[in-house]
Amino acid sequence: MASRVTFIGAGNMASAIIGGMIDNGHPATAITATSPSDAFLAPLHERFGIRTNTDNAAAVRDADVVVLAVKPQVMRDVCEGLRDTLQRQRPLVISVAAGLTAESLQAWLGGGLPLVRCMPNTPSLVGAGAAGLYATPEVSAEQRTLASELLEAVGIVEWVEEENLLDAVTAVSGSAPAYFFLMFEAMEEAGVKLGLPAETARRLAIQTALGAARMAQQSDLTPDRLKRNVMSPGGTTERAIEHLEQAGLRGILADAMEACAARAREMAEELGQR
Ligand SMILES: NC(=O)C1=CN([C@@H]2O[C@H](COP(=O)(O)OP(=O)(O)OC[C@H]3O[C@@H](n4cnc5c(N)ncnc54)[C@H](OP(=O)(O)O)[C@@H]3O)[C@@H](O)[C@H]2O)C=CC1
Ligand SMILES: O=C(O)[C@@H]1CCC=N1
Repeated sequence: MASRVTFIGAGNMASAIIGGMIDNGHPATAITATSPSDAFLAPLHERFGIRTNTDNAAAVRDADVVVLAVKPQVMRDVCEGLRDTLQRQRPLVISVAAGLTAESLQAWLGGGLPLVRCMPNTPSLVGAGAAGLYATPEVSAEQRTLASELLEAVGIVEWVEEENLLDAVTAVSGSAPAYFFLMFEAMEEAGVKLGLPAETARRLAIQTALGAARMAQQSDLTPDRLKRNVMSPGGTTERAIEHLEQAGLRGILADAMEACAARAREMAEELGQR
């Protein structure tokens, strides 16, 4: 029988994982999502056929897995509201919140629960997610497998054995879809400046990113080698790459990713156990 999975919070990230799970064959009736507003849940029920509930504690009562998918700022209240039911029920708890440490989450949940911290990303919606996972010592081998299976339904999974590495995962994949969307915007704008219709520039840029990602995934060659294969000596690509390197693209990315990971650490301090 499929695991019964309850999502606390039904926003961008929960919808992305739910959509991917359903596409992958997880029965909609084994998935529940909660939110404070019925008006918000009704379209989700219509779109996916899942069960919905505005009462968090009631929604976790029969769950094998509870996914905490609310904003970090409301996580403490949400956890404290679930504490008694989860302590009785003891399902596998998966938090997708950026920053919040297992120590804080356990403190708010009453301690000792099997807890996986997960940093997923929104491409989960199209089955192309990338998630980093970390398990607390309370998590059994079966529960690790369960967490892997759940997230593998919507993309790839990488386990990290040190919790603080999830901040690096946030920089490399959790937040990273936004970096690529920014690239698409910028490439479309530049394409328009070069005379293309916006729609044409957008379609070409997005398809090129998809093609490059597929090639990099399927090829034995390194990204550097694949890059060099596009760069004919004295040709057009060489000129573009020289420009990107001289303008400091690598440094800009490194700085942005460091800022991202630092913000995750800062959020853990700001919102953590008090
Ligand atoms: N978006 C992303 O790309 C990623 C997000 N994350 C993490 O996922 C989590 C959710 O982010 P995201 O989905 O973007 O945020 P959203 O704001 O889209 O979703 C949060 C949802 O939680 C609901 N909510 C608020 N309070 C409660 C409550 N007390 N009980 C139940 N539900 C509640 C909100 O409802 P309402 O709007 O009515 O308040 C909303 O539907 C965050 O912790 C974030 O760090 C992780 C990786 C990637
Ligand atoms: O921006 C955020 O805080 C969340 C976490 C990773 C992606 N979105």
